[in-house]
Amino acid sequence: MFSLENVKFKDVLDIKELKFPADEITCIVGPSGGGKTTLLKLLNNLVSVDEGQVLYRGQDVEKWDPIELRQEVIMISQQPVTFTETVGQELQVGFEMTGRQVPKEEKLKQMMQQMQLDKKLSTSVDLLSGGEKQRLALARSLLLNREVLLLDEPSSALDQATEEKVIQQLANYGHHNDITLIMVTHSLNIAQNYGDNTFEVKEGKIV
Ligand SMILES: Nc1ncnc2c1ncn2[C@@H]1O[C@H](COP(=O)(O)OP(=O)(O)OP(=O)(O)O)[C@@H](O)[C@H]1O
Repeated sequence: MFSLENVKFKDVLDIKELKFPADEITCIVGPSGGGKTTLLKLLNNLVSVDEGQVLYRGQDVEKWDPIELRQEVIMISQQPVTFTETVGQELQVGFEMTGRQVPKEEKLKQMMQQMQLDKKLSTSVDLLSGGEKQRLALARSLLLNREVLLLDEPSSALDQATEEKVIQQLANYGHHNDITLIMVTHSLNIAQNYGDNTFEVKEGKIV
């Protein structure tokens, strides 16, 4: 799905060769400051390489139309932003922006349940905790059924039991819907249990 060739980015990343297979879960682990987030940003061209190439489906990400690229590849940051006032609006906003038909309320509620988010559609997003906002962002992205999700520590604000349930549901959903999931995680357990592939980024290199 993605491949990196001789990539250099400032003194942050130096990667000779790396491939992310389609429709699989790839976990990225490694110490703080090693370059994990920067690597995700390179994949959807939020930052550009100084040298080398990042290819998505065989074409340099810099040559993709940015809108088309982001229609296929979504990144969820560690502290996801919200765009609207209520949980329900938040789950619908991506459909409205792209002119797609909004799913029925039942589907929205089912996805919230899968992501362990026990809130009403009318709940104000300002009242959500950091962990609840993470789960809302996951639900919002999964509903949109994109090809690729880039997840930067999607469960960093969750307790261990909730984290396990959320990642399990996420992995099931990804596998059933042929979504390529690329996930930075602090948890070696999660990487071992759910990653089809795992690699470590340390001091800007794949080790
Ligand atoms: N645009 C940039 N220019 C220069 N340095 C940068 C840039 N972006 C990030 N860095 C630096 O690159 C290093 C790696 O940052 P990055 O956020 O990728 O690490 P990380 O592995 O995701 O860390 P954490 O686990 O703490 O989130 C940091 O030292 C950061 O300050």
